[in-house]
Amino acid sequence: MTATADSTPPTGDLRVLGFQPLVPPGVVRAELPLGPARAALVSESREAVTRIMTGEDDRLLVVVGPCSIHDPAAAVDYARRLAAATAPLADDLCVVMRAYFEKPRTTLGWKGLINDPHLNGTHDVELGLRTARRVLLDILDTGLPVGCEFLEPMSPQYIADAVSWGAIGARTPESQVHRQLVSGMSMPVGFKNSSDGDVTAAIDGCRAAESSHVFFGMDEEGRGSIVSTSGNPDCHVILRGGRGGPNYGPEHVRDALALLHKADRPEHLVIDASHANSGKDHVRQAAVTEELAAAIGTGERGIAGLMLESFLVEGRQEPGPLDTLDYGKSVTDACIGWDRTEQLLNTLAAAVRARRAALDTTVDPRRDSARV
Ligand SMILES: O=C[C@H](O)[C@H](O)COP(=O)(O)O
Ligand SMILES: C=C(OP(=O)(O)O)C(=O)O
Repeated sequence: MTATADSTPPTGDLRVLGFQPLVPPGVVRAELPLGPARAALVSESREAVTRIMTGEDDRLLVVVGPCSIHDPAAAVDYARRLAAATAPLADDLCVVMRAYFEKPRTTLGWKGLINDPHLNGTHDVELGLRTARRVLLDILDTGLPVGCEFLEPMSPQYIADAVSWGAIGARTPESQVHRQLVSGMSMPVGFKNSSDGDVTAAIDGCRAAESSHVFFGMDEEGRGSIVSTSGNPDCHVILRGGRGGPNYGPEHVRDALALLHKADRPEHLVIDASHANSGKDHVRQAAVTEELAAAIGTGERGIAGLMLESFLVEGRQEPGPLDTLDYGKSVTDACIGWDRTEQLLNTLAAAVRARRAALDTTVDPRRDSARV
């Protein structure tokens, strides 16, 4: 509680239990430098994602990996397998490993590795920030770019230079704080439709983030700052279903593309095969991925990217201290296991090849008029 110099009763911070100074972002970045080779990978992959989302590159963006990272060793083990399995598919797929360190919760639950790296309520946030950054560097060393959800407005200062693709989750596309944050982000960012299924919230998010903003933030020395941004032109929409059900079907894609057209935005979007598109059922998620592969294979150009939740072992388990957990299994949403993931990645690569063949022989006036 804030003390007052005179007899004024305290009225501020009545429910704040404590403040702990946070290590400045510049210190953590200097301890764990990105370095030129990783920086080149980050820059090239950001450009590749941007080209895919504007339709200049006809590959499919695939953001694939665990729902959340809780065990650095298992995450890097997964990354090595993913890098080896997808290197031969690079002409068809642009693979970004999903490495989520911050979890937005519907009500309560473990908030991710940055917030509580020991998964036991001790909230060693500085360890969490350093561990997350270390994991990002280790994944980049496998040759894979990385995608994260950005949730806390200050955390990107510690890790975002190592991130090639960002997401704003379904609970925050309407949040001014997150739209402002994205306006200063250096990578392409997807806004999810809101948890009630509203796609307009995501399109509005993209439009707001494209603009310049002035807002509260922190500089690299950890000082509270007024941040000015130039705006992020590389924003897109992610369909993840909503409370009314899934929104990955042909009619949903058509409607979302029409909204993008109306908003004068590129008619390309990402579809999350998990969350409300699969009812968080990993078996269903694989079936959704196959349905989407079929749509892509018949020539659907609007689907530019897919998100999959996948880990070494299928399913999920309740979070807890690392030594009590099964290795390589999600502690948040259920994930597709490794073998099935590998099959699905091959299916998606084949779908991209089939789309190229289909588009060579068919004319889609709607798409042709939309493309430059
Ligand atoms: O992706 C993970 C979850 O879907 C998200 O964090 C919400 O989870 P919850 O509904 O279990 O809180
Ligand atoms: C929380 C997530 O998804 P959504 O925002 O779609 O619920 C997620 O991808 O981890």
